[in-house]
Amino acid sequence: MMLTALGLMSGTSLDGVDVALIETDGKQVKAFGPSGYRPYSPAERNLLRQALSEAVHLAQRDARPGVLAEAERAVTLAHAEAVAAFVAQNRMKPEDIDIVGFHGQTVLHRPEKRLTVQIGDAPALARAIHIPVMHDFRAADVEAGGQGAPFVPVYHRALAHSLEREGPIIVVNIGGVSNITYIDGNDTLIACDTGPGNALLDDFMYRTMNQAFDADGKLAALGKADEAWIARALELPFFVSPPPKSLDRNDFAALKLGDVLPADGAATLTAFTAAAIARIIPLLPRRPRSWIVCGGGARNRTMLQMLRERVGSATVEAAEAVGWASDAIEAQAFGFLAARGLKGLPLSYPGTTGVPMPMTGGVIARP
Ligand SMILES: Nc1ncnc2c1ncn2[C@@H]1O[C@H](COP(=O)(O)OP(=O)(O)OP(=O)(O)O)[C@@H](O)[C@H]1O
Ligand SMILES: CC(=O)N[C@H]1[C@@H]2OC[C@@H](O2)[C@@H](O)[C@@H]1O[C@H](C)C(=O)O
Repeated sequence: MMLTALGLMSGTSLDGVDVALIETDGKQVKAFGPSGYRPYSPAERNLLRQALSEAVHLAQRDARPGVLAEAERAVTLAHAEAVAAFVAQNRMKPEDIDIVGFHGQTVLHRPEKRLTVQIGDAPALARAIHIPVMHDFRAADVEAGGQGAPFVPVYHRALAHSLEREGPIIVVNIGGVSNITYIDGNDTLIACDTGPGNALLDDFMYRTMNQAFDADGKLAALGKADEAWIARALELPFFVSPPPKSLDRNDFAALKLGDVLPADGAATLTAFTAAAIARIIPLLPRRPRSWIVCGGGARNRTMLQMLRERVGSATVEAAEAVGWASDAIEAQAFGFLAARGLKGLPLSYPGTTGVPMPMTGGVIARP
């Protein structure tokens, strides 16, 4: 049965809520619908930054001490507004949508402690938008001993199915954190986080330039990357470990650049992201031939160029170039995952999160 699924994603970049509609049976994507975006205001972003720093002390996934309760209300409200605006703009009615896939906002990810925390009140959202909401996608995986991330690989596989590119194909998402999906034929699906995405660079841009990000990679293009710093950073055990593996947004926050010019700092952090992504190559069964880059980092030309320089003769294309809507992919993925969850299909696999067996997931909240 085909479902109309609306996916909602609030990623680690803390930039806003992505919304995207797809028609799917949970196995294939029959059609892409419209997408939308509801940015967080500067005040909401600050609240989320504060929530992330307070969340490091959490021991239970449903506890909301301190600022976390207020942050959760803000996240829920922003999502309700995002859906209301989307439905109105596209002249839809709530009944036109079968299921909403609501990721929430990750504030802490500690799979080794079987703990991953996404804030966002799904029952309240379902009541506000009058549509069933599937949420808590990562919990069952982490409880079963999986990494709890990444979860988009099943969707990347569905997208790559109709792509005529030489394999192995690797889909890279450069969001706040970067993650890859490695697809070789129908049987091999391997995935993991690779290291920083834009988060370190965004935090640096915010501190030194009072800007949210390095638009198009312009500042980094003017600087010189500190290759020795990058080589040292890549010696951290995370980069040497084979997949599956996953990260918390702030896992690399302790890496300090020292006193550098803004352009050199931006160049170093951009090159670090690219080098960390390419560091996955020797940890894969075969060398990828085709790289497809999605997420906000696909818009950073310097980042794409730095990745090209590190992947040998393989091709590197932005998702848009192969006809995918780069900014909507993660939101589409959570619509797809909601449809799969409804049908009891696996969301994660031993090769994607290290969970002992293929695992379905998601919890439903009805209006
Ligand atoms: N034009 C641009 N030039 C350079 N960088 C950009 C541009 N547009 C977006 N970005 C970067 O992309 C980031 C947002 O990416 P995206 O929306 O994929 O992240 P996310 O979904 O929050 O993260 P994650 O995938 O980790 O959950 C911004 O914070 C910024 O760093
Ligand atoms: C715990 C968590 O929210 N992780 C995010 C984060 O952002 C990118 C990367 O780290 C990825 O592992 C994941 O998001 C995507 C949507 C995923 O699960 O595939």
